[in-house]
Formats: sequence, C-alpha cells, structure tokens
Amino acid sequence: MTGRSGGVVVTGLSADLDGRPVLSGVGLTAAPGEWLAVIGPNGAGKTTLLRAMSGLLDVRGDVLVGGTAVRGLPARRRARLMAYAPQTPLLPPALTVREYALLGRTPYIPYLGRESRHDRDVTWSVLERLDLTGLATRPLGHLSGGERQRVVIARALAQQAPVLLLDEPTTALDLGHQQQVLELLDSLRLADGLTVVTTLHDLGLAAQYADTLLLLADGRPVAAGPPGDVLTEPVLSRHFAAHVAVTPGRDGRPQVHLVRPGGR
Ligand SMILES: Nc1ncnc2c1ncn2[C@@H]1O[C@H](COP(=O)(O)OP(=O)(O)OP(=O)(O)O)[C@@H](O)[C@H]1O
Repeated sequence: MTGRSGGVVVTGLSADLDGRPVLSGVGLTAAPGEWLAVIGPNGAGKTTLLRAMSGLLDVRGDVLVGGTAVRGLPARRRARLMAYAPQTPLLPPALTVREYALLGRTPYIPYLGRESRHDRDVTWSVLERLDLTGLATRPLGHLSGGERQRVVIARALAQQAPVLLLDEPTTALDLGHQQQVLELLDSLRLADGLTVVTTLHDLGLAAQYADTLLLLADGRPVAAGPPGDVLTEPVLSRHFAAHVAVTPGRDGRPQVHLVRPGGR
C-alpha cells in the first residue's frame, strides 16, 4: 500500500439536521501520515463530522484532500480519496467476508467490469493483516460484533484511499483486537503516509495513538492540539461533566482516570 498522497483540510464545516445546527464552523488539518482523533461527549457531533467529511451529508464548508475539493466530486472519485468506516453500517447478511471486503475496490473496477487480480490481492492482504482470512467465506450474518467491526475496517482499508475516516473503530473489539487494529493503522500511516481520522470515546487510546485531538462540544470545536494540551483536568471536567485525574504516562502522553466523586 504505497504511493498515497493526501492530508485533509476542513474549513468552516457546518451542518443542520432536522432544522437544527449540529455542526458549526468546524475546521481541522491532518497532514499525510498524521492521526487525528475527534473526541467529545455524546451528541457532540463526532459522527456527523465524519459523515459530513465523507460526503454523506449536505453541508456548508470545504473539505480538501491533497488540495482537491472532495465535495461535489462523483462518488467514485471521492472514494479514491477518502474511505469511511461507519460505526454501525447495515451489512447484507448473506454476503461473505471476502465479498464484502472486495466492495472496497469498487472505485477501481470499471462499470460492468469485474475485479482484477490486483483487486483480489489487495483485499486478501488486508484480510490477512486483520486476521480475517479464516472467516473469508463466512456470511456476514454469522459473525460476532467484533468480527463485523473488523470486516468493515477491512473494506475501508481495501479502498486504499489516502485519507481514512473511522467512526469508533474499536468499540466492539476485545483488548487484543483493539491493539491489532490500532497498531495496523499506526503502521500504515507511518509507512504509507495514510492520514487517519477517528472518533474515539476511549481517551486513553486517543492519547496513546493520535498526534492531534479535536474536542467537539455542541457541534463546535472547543480545543485542538497534541493530547497533552487537550486532555487536561479543567477541559475534561468542563466538557464531559466528569471527575477525572490526568497523569503523565510512561511515554509522557497523558493518562485519564475517572475519579469517584467524594474521594471514595
Ligand atoms: N439524522 C439525524 N437527524 C436529526 N438529528 C440528528 C441526526 N443524526 C444525529 N442527530 C443529532 O445530532 C447531534 C450529533 O450527533 P452525532 O451522532 O454526530 O454525535 P456523536 O458526537 O457522534 O455522539 P455519540 O458520542 O453519542 O456517538 C445529536 O444531538 C444527535 O441527536
């Protein structure tokens, strides 16, 4: 998976849903090879931001990948620039794991054409890297939640776009598979310059893996920067209404702990 060129720049992104503003003036920049995590309390607009960036919502503002404006591009061209893995996609239950992951190659397959050997090879190597080859012929309806989540990520990776948007990629995964997926993303961004934008509820993982955090609250950006700048006790208690302690981890990145109110 080489030869990506990308980086994403978002400016002034605003969206209304049901006549209510859900995103207001959101901007972000992630260079090629950078990992940006979008954090924030429930309902802050994290999923909406990813959907808006991926072109699934009618929004105001600009989204550029490698300098190309993606809004308004035909879906196939957009899909070569940006891959999006939603948190809970609708999966056709009869499709096999391999068939579903191969759908990631759709932007490269000519109309009325068939997938090439290269498309099959790319898909298989992604399945291998996500430990999914043993499930290749299994229908999606027969998978566990965590297996389904990895298959959705596999489809997005098979797309080989320079920018990857992942909505809560680890929520259904056990510890080992969380680490496997996050380490794979980390190696792809370091080796190939893949730009990774994830939403992450787990602030510990966000601090460990992301270069930059963007904190949303009520659809607005309220803090952005390296984990140590964003994950501070005052910022977290204000925006998450939580009692927390933030301590430096072994690698110097912040660790966030919930503290029981009343000192129990
Ligand atoms: N289709 C929709 N129509 C109307 N309102 C919506 C729609 N989808 C989301 N919303 C609202 O937009 C706001 C932002 O939702 P969004 O799913 O982006 O939040 P989130 O930060 O991802 O939340 P969570 O952490 O709970 O997943 C919420 O108030 C939600 O109720």
